[in-house]
Amino acid sequence: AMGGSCSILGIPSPKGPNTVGCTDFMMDHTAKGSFFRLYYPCQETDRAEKPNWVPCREYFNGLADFMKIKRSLGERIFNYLFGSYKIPAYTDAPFKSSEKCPVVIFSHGLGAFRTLYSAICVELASQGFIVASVEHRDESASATYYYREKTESEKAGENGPKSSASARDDLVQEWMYYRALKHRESEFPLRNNQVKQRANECILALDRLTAINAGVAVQNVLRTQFDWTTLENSMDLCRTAVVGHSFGGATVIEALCKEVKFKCGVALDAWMFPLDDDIFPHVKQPVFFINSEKFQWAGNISRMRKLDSTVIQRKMITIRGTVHQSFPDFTFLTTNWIGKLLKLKGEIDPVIAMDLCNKATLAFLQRHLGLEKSFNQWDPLIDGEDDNLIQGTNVTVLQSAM
Ligand SMILES: CCN(CC)CCN(C[C@]12C[C@](c3ccc(C(F)(F)F)cc3)(C1)C2)C(=O)Cn1c(SCc2ccc(F)cc2)nc(=O)c2c1C=CC2
Repeated sequence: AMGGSCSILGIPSPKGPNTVGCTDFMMDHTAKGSFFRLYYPCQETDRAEKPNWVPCREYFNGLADFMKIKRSLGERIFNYLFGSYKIPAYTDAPFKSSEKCPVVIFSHGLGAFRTLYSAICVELASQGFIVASVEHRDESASATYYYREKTESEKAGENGPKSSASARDDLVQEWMYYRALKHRESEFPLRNNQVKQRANECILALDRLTAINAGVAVQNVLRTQFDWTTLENSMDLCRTAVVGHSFGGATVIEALCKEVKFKCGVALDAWMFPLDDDIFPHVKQPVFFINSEKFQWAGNISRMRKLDSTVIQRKMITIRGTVHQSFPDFTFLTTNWIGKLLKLKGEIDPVIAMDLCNKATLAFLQRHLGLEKSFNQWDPLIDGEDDNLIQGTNVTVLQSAM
């Protein structure tokens, strides 16, 4: 639409043939457990609700912490700006797929959380994937929650903290907020430990899905109306990939290195800083780097180049006119001038940018998961063959930095 002033704000509806359901899973209840939002192909439904984009106000508090603004102010601003948006999927809708679904584990960026990349996750689910968007407990998320058992006195005392209605009544909800780097704290050790924990959490989520697929009785700590037994034998766990944005892109590389069940990875505007140099030779799977035009710099690109290989497919494209925030959902949720001011939008129409990113991702996943779909129609995008794409990078990487 011209000027975008008449474009309706909101997360774009998925383009694939499947209606998308979405539900939450946590097991076990501790901070060491697995917590993810599941997006999946579902039965046509008109009864189910669409979930709020931001599940509860503690996430706005965490976002305020991340943005270094006062919580009282941040919560009001974010609630005003984003409080009414819905995810284009149906809460707890019954799972339905005529064939086994390939699986994607998604890892969010620094200061984000499990629901902020729904344009990507919902699109993949509408194309037949089961997507688990993990919520990391490494203190890199704006906010996340888990539970602890009630103490005897809490059980006894009526005035103890009421356990939230969303979980077992012997549990009390605990919130973990974004941990900013302390003054004079060296960043690498923190980020390196976090990226290892993040990779383990992606692997744990895959393990949980493996158990669910095998029909092992799993206790979801969260009280949802979703019947997890309907997912028995629904997943093709030989066709599993890991996808992530920024810090989540580094998590993709770390997870591929640790878990060969991940057959390939797609790193969206990866931030390579947290990774050890010595892991690059140990990554044996294909990797696809999809970069924004504005975020990347020579040092970051040269670390991606360390993964270049003649025998294993490593691809890189850059989407013209995009910024770092062109990948999370924010890019759809502000008018042009706020979006450009806050660097949430680039020059390119966010819908076009996301469409290119999703199609290139689907083509790469078909190629390396051996899918029998028609995503290969978008193979040219993998090699940057589009007016809005650059093959490789726009960043000048000095030969010496290679
Ligand atoms: C000042 C804070 N300072 C913290 C270190 C830098 C903050 N920052 C730039 C920001 C995120 C920005 C943002 C968000 C959200 C609104 C809103 F208004 F729309 F809510 C506005 C403005 C502020 C653009 C980044 O960290 C960029 N970034 C990100 S942003 C991922 C994210 C986070 C929160 C979201 F809601 C959505 C997406 N993920 C990464 O993995 C990495 C980096 C950098 C290196 C590794």
